[in-house]
Order: sequence, then C-alpha cells, then structure tokens
Amino acid sequence: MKAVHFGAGNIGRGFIGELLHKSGYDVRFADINAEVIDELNEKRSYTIHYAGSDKQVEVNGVSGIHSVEEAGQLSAAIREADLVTTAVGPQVLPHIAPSIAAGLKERSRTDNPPLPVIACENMIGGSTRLKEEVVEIAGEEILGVSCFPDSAVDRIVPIQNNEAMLDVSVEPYFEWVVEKKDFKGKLPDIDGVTYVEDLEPYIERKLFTVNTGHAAVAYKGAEKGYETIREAMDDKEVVEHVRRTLEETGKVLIARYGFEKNSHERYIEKIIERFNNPDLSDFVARVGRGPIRKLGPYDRLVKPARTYIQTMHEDPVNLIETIMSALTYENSEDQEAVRLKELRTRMGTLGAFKEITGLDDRDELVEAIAKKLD
Ligand SMILES: NC(=O)C1=CN([C@@H]2O[C@H](COP(=O)(O)OP(=O)(O)OC[C@H]3O[C@@H](n4cnc5c(N)ncnc54)[C@H](O)[C@@H]3O)[C@@H](O)[C@H]2O)C=CC1
Ligand SMILES: O=P(O)(O)OC[C@H]1O[C@](O)(CO)[C@@H](O)[C@@H]1O
Repeated sequence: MKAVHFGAGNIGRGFIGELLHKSGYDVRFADINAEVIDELNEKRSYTIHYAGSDKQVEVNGVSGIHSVEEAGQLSAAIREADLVTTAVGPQVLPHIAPSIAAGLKERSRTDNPPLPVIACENMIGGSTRLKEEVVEIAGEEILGVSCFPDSAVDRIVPIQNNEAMLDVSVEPYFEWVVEKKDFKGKLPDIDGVTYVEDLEPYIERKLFTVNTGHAAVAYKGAEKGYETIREAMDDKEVVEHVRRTLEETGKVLIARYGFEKNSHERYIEKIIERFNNPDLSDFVARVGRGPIRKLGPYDRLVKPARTYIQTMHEDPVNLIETIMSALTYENSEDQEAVRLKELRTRMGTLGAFKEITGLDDRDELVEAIAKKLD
C-alpha cells in the first residue's frame, strides 16, 4: 500500500509516519524543506525514540518528494496512492491544495478508486477545510475520485534536537480518531486508528482539554517569564491555573456531550501529567506558536469560553485569564505574535481581540474582556 504524507515535520515523521509504516504502507513524504527531503531519500529510514523508555521504532522504506520542485512526481504519487495524509499546520492547507487537486485530476483519468485525504491538524474540520480548497481549484467533480474524512490527532512531539536529522523523540501516548461518514469504499486498515461515527465529541474533548490546557501553560508561563514548559509546570500557580481552566472547559464538554464527570476529571489529570513529562523538553514558544490562530473564534480558547457563557450563564474567569495572557504574548520570532503586538498597539487590547475573533461589543465574551481591561 502506498501513502503520500504532506509535512515531514514532527507529527508527520513522529506520529503519522510511524502508524502508516506499522500498517504496511510505503510512506512518501512531501515537503518544501529540501534538506529533510534529501535526507529521507538518502537514508530511507529513521528512528522514533519513546521519551522516558528504551523503546525505539525503526521506520523504513520511506522516501521524500519536494512538493514544489517535483510537482510532476507528486501528482503521479497521488494518482497511484491508497491514502493521503497531512500534518503541515492549518494555515498551510490552502498552499498544499493545488498539489492535491493536480494529483486528483490525474487520478480521475484512471480507474483507481476514490482516494481518502485525511488532514491531521490541530483544528476542527481540517479535512473539510482542505476539501473546500481543493474543490475551489478542481471543481465538485473531483469528489468523484476522492473523499476528505475529518480526524483528530493527539501526541505531543516537541521541536527535535537529535544527532540524526530525521530521528524523532515522542511521548508514548497517542490517539488518532477518524470520522467514518465521509469515506467512499473500504476504511483504510491503519493500526492505531479509531474510526467513529461522529468526530465532534472527540475533537472538541481533545482540542478543549489538551490544546486549551497546553496553551494555558504556554501563555501563563510566558507572562511569568518562563521559556520552557518544564519551568512553567514547576510553578504551582501555573498548574493550578491550568487545572481551573480545564475545569471550565470540562463543564462545557460534559454539558454538551454528556461525558461522565469522574472519568472526565481523570482525563484532565492524565493530560496535566503528560504536560509534566520530565523526559520531553518543550518550549513555550512552540506550544504558544501562532497566537492569532489560537485566539480564533473556533479555536481552543474563544470557542469554549463563549460556549461556557452560553451554557453556564456566568463568566469563565480562568479561560478569560488565559485569553488575556494570550493577547499580551510576545515573541519577535513568531510572525503572528509580532502581528498581534502591532494590532494591540494600533487598536488597543480589546480592539485587537475583536479584530482577531470578528466579535463585536454585543458579544458577552467581548463584554467580559472589556470589564477585565477597565
Ligand atoms: N507537534 C505536535 O505535538 C502536534 C502537532 N499537531 C498538528 O500537526 C501539524 C504539524 O505540526 P508539527 O509537525 O508540530 O509542525 P512541524 O513544523 O514540525 O511540521 C510541519 C511540516 O510542514 C512542512 N510544510 C510547511 N509548508 C509546507 C508546504 N507548503 N508543503 C509541504 N510541506 C510544508 C514544514 O516544512 C514542516 O516540515 C499542525 O497542524 C499541528 O497543530 C497535532 C498534534 C500534535
Ligand atoms: O500545534 P499547535 O496548534 O500550534 O499547538 C501546539 C499544540 O499541539 C500539541 O503539540 C499537541 O496537540 C500540544 O503540545 C500543543 O497544545
């Protein structure tokens, strides 16, 4: 079986590549990073190290395609593939859509079955978003030869600092949940994937617990001058703030999806433990990257905060505190953090929040943040 995976980065090599290889796929990574692609083509394999244990997994039979310079090869690979996956970042999906559209157009001239394209990004509806971009380019008829099931992925893979360029250190935990309903034909046999009828509870539980919690560590940590997640998690005040924030998102999730209270509390504690993993070295700058995206109306902070207000009829004080820390996050090497600072200087903190979220003064979260800024 053949898979094309867009994004030979941390999640690409350290998670999706591992599971696809284990399931018998030959994985071709498509990326714009020529150094990584050349190394993949030379070495044809890499090692995954499980943080905190001696376990190592060899991923072999892999290769790379430069997604811009080798566009013809990439189209041919998509034409013949059994599966396409992505882990490039939500903002990059529109940039890879033309390559996928071109490959699918070639495929439409063959008898090959419809190709599943699964986006593995930290966002709600990632594959659906990619589908919209592809359809915009190639037209609705392209859905005759493809399908775009949504998915949720969970594994913490920090920025890597290994001797061998392709090796990846990962946390042992992982979860990859894929929605069944959009598949055309047989579900791909991927070891470790859970197929579900309705992804919404899974993706919201993951995004509004793992990612909300991690964002709270990063932004609170940055506010207190910490550079690493370790330093932030060693500060009891930060950990307490994170726990209270997750209690708020927990109330929303329980009310919305009927999760059992005790088991959700255990899920929260398990996740706080994962942030505390002494064997993973992670930076506030990675976990807090892209603050404008993370402050988006459907992302890990604003969506649960607004739902909390609508459901509980009170302000989520800890989520609001995290939003305030995110709004004042600074990092001169992060383009979104730089833009956020410009917006704040130009429009004030509330103006920047409204600009980023598209919310206006009538919104109760905007009102709550205005009160906080008074
Ligand atoms: N690192 C983590 O712990 C987790 C990350 N994710 C999600 O996975 C996605 C990827 O994250 P990471 O692997 O951490 O990032 P990363 O930065 O390590 O990898 C992204 C890769 O995409 C490549 N890329 C960028 N533009 C491209 C283009 N136009 N065409 C092809 N490749 C392109 C980059 O060169 C890079 O190799 C994000 O959506 C992230 O939210 C989800 C769960 C965990
Ligand atoms: O990848 P994003 O959306 O920028 O956010 C980083 C998040 O992704 C993770 O790496 C894994 O979900 C978390 O560590 C962190 O919450």
